[in-house]
Amino acid sequence: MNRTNQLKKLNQLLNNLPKNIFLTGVSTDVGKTYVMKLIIKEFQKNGINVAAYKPISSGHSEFDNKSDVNQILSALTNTQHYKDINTYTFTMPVSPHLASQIESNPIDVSKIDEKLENLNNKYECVIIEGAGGWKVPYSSEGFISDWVTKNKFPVILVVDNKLGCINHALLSVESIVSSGNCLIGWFMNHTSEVDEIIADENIKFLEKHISAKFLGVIKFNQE
Ligand SMILES: Nc1ncnc2c1ncn2[C@@H]1O[C@H](COP(=O)(O)OP(=O)(O)OP(=O)(O)O)[C@@H](O)[C@H]1O
Ligand SMILES: C[C@H](N)[C@H](N)CCCCCC(=O)O
Ligand SMILES: [Mg+2]
Repeated sequence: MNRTNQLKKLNQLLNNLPKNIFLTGVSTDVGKTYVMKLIIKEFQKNGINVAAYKPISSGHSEFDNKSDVNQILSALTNTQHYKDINTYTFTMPVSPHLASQIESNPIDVSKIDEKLENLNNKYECVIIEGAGGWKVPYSSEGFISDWVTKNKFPVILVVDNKLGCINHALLSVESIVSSGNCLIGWFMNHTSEVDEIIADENIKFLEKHISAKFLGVIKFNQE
């Protein structure tokens, strides 16, 4: 892939930095946490007092180094601890609504809001990672996307460059935008080595069909 890293495009945000940025993906395992770490590092390099928030995490315990929260902590230079970054941790690797049910720990959105408010009082910008894709439930009726819409958080979408990504990306964009959310832009991430011709065509096609800004390519194993 001969496209250069365009993470620097994020710098355009710095003049008009949102208080919160919600990072979503076209599905689970598409590299939201991976990309989030790169964004955090870029913001820190630019002197932004940035915090992270992963309100709902499923699939890891607090003591697992591979958990999203511990991964994110490893990129941060601030003084955040696990419990500042996370409100609900479920060990079951399933949808939050189910994990919460199985582990008898119902999700109370006001607790999520409370922690975010603390972060907003202390930091210039909070990058929030969702769980899975855009429309993931945290209870039998509540969706994380509705929480984002209610709070008017600007959104960044991560797409994993693989077969199926065109459909997943366009459906995600349609849903994000049609519920009135501001889509700042999207990244094309590479969770594996892929055929360059196909990968480039996916990017070209999506650039043409997504009106939000293309924020850049994240290569496989990009540091
Ligand atoms: N650009 C990349 N290069 C190498 N590995 C990557 C890249 N992006 C993601 N990965 C790997 O792919 C896996 C899934 O990525 P990640 O955990 O960031 O996904 P996610 O979208 O945050 O998933 P979840 O929905 O569980 O939060 C991880 O093992 C991660 O290290
Ligand atoms: C366990 C996984 N890695 C994520 N934390 C949760 C993904 C939820 C996906 C729900 C769904 O869309 O079916
Ligand atoms: Mg993640």
